[in-house]
Amino acid sequence: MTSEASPLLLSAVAAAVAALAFVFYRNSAVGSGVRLPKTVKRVRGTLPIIGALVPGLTNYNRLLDFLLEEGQQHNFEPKALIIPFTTPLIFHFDPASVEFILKTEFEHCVKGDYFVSRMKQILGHGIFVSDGETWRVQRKTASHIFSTKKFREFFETVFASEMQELIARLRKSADGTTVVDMQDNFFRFTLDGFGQIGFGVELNTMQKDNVPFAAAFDRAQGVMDYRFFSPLWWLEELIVFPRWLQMRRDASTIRSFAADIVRERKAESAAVRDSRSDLLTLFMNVRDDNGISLNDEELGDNVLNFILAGRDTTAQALSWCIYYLNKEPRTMAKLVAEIDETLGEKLAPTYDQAKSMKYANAVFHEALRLSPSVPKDSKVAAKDLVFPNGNVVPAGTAIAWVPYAMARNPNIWGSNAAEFVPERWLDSRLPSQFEYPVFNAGPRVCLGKALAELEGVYVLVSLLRQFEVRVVDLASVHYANSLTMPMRGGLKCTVRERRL
Ligand code: HEM
Repeated sequence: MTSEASPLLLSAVAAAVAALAFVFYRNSAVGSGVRLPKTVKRVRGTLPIIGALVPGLTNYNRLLDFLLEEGQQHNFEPKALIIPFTTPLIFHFDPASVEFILKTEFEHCVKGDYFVSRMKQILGHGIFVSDGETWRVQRKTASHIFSTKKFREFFETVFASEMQELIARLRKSADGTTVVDMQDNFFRFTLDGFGQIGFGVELNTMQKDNVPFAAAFDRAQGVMDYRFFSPLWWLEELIVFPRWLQMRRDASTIRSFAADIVRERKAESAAVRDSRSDLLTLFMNVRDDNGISLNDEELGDNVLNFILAGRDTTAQALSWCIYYLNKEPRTMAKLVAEIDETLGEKLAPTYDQAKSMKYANAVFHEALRLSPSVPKDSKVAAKDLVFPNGNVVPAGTAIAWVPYAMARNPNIWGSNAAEFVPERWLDSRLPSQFEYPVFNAGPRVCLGKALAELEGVYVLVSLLRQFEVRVVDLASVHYANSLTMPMRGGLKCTVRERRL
């Protein structure tokens, strides 16, 4: 070979490799593992080799609206998001696909290593990350705490005393001009409340300025969410070293918080321990077939999974309720009228009143519909699946559904789908679990749904009975990307005591 020929030959080889790569990855992205059939529509801007890297990453901060727009483009048909070196995701927006994933093919749509690898640093092998027998045992164990008798007890003790704390905290700033972060206040309420319900501990975050656990938990959830979209996330985290370091520090803060709860419980005398009947006690009493109980780390996993379930979702739902009620003053006036009429002279509802207040319950569900606490969710196909719309989805593909976009799908909710209309919940026909998968659906439907409804309505009603809550700048409210749906930068409000 002459030295003059080399550049030509190299160019020819490079061109041939590029052409082959183009042909091979025409409908896919390099390193995405599974090859999806051409019939599954791709998000706009998908290219050979790099797939949807550009639209995926440039829209990451507005991911939910990006997915909504993709859904709207073809009457809410599924769309694939294929990013190099990560599991391809197909997003679904219709009830039939949701039913197929969460019920019909429940055994073949799993969390698998897809979830474990991205979340075990924080959530270990707890209920949100497990499948099969491990999941079944955890669900059965925890289910004992979600009974009507227990709820009445929580309502009269935990919620009532936590509400007093919240009111006392708000009174300090109730001049109508001081700005308070209502999302932060709701987070404190649900964390303290769940600390007592779940683990019998008084966390008292309502009385503290900073809550390092909460800050670390919020950041860690953002990182775990990003891991589902980033190409080679583990490599990226090593390269972006400060992020990796921060996540390590946060993981340590979070895991120590859970370990302390477990350690303190184990240090109690047997008599005190036996008198308890909370979630931690239930998990401490579990034995496997060989009579072995959960170790401290596994107990810590459970603590953290249940804090994620019990704290974030309900606090975010309450924050979005306040946002939408401010956006639609007509609905605020209607709710306050129902509250005043039902409560009479009293300041808080009874258990039966909270359950029977139709408009308050409708407001809670309507806010959750438009801003679902889990706005997108996914599983992995454990085998090749044929979806109701005929799409063949190969094993290993991540299959997602998007409650945020489904709420805006007029095929489900009619022409006013995108508007905040609590009245739609007063109709006799309520949506199915699959049309409104805000609490998940099928065998893994949310265990805490009834508790969350009760807590949400109780807080909303008790709060608006005593305070006028005004959002300072509605236009600046936006969701942050996370596993759940927090507001970026919180919910800045002013509060003023009502004259009763
Ligand atoms: C507005 C409030 C709430 C919403 C919107 C909500 C929504 C959800 C969703 C979407 C899931 C499925 C998550 C997944 O596996 O990917 C779920 C699961 C779960 N939720 Fe809730 N949740 C709420 C409140 C609560 C509360 C207060 C608890 C009480 C601790 C709770 C306990 C659970 C548990 C234990 C699971 C796991 C169920 C399983 O995998 O079998 N949730 N929830």
